[in-house]
Amino acid sequence: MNALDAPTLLIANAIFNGFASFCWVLLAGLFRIAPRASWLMAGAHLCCMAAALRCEDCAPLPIEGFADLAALATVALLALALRRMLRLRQHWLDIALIGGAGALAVLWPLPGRSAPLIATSACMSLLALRATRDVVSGAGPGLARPVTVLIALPHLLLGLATGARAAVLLFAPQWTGLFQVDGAASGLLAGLWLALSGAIAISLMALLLWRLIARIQHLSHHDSMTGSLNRRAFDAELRKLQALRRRGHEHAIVLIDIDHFKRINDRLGHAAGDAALIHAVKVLRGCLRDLDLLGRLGGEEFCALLPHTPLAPAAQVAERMRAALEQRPLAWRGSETIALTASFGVAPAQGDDPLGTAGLALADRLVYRAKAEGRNRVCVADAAPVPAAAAPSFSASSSSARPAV
Ligand SMILES: Nc1nc2c(ncn2[C@@H]2O[C@H](COP(=O)(O)OP(=O)(O)OP(=O)(O)O)[C@@H](O)[C@H]2O)c(=O)[nH]1
Repeated sequence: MNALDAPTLLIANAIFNGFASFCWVLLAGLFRIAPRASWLMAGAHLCCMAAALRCEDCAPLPIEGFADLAALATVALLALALRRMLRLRQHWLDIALIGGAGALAVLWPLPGRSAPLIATSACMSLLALRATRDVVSGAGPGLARPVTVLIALPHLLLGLATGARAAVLLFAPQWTGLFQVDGAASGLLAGLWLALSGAIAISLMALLLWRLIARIQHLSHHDSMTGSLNRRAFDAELRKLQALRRRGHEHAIVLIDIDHFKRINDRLGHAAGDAALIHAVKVLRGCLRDLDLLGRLGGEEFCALLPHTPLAPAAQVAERMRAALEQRPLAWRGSETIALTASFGVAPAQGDDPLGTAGLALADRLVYRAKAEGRNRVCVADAAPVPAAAAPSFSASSSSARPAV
């Protein structure tokens, strides 16, 4: 048996796809990683394995055109899995219609020996090209360009190869030796099929890996309940802004503490408290620019970092947040309304404060003052920077706080 003859390549393809299917089953069933997409991928590789076992030496064919049907199912399942992995909202209807049309051509054969083959090849080409378009248009800015190319390229090649196969069968049937020899696959087709299934398997694994890494990174930087930055990520961002300050970039710190939050927990339960925190973050986030950062410092205390923002505009942003929170109570379980207000402390970035702790301490004192003055208000520091050493006590601070705006 020649190592590069069609039956050998088809057996290699079947073994590879069987193994790939097993790996996706493990991911879906055991590790619950992207389960729906993984099940679809397991199915796609299984169909690919069935298509590869078409060679008469390997297994008897259950129905005429079984291999083409299995190959078509492979590409349709791949396209569906890809949409799931890319989290595209597009429906599966177009894939079902194209796949169904191809399957019909096999099960209810068109006249002519090669007509079903042409139809299934054309449908596979269409599905693979749509998958390529899905990758290019649906990847979005979140997907790194090399990853996009890595995923799109094998699908594009599959679309072109199956399209070329349909065209050759249609316009130059005398060339069918390129794809078929005496009704069995040629070495070229078998080799191409093996290379493409390998490339597609690698590209989808790469996509899954990339998504996992992105998810882990997100989880390590964000508070899992509210989606705002967690304390560690917030501190890192604050340090970065403090470093930029030395190069002349101003930023402001707005510390936010929800008022009487304990009462919500006590009156309506912890779940209501959690919902109130999620709602508050949504409202606060809506008042900020894309480049502003919102972090959860702990419990019901949040902090907004406003890059390139002097104190006066920062005070206006804080007032906007305060008013938005007051005006948008949370509807809770139909009958209840949870009114939310917060106290705000607005401080400029401090000099000689690489960690940003002096700025935070000043904002914290301003929040205490807002609480002491009756809550649901904004207290703003004096524009004059406060020396870090002067920070600890509110009364000793050189920054006078005042209700703002
Ligand atoms: N539901 C819920 N409650 C939390 C969470 N984190 C902290 N809390 C509660 O938040 C409450 C904070 O209470 P306090 O520090 O007394 O503050 P407060 O009731 O908002 O009062 P003031 O800040 O003085 O207006 C505590 O009861 C905490 O248990 C959380 O993630 N979910």
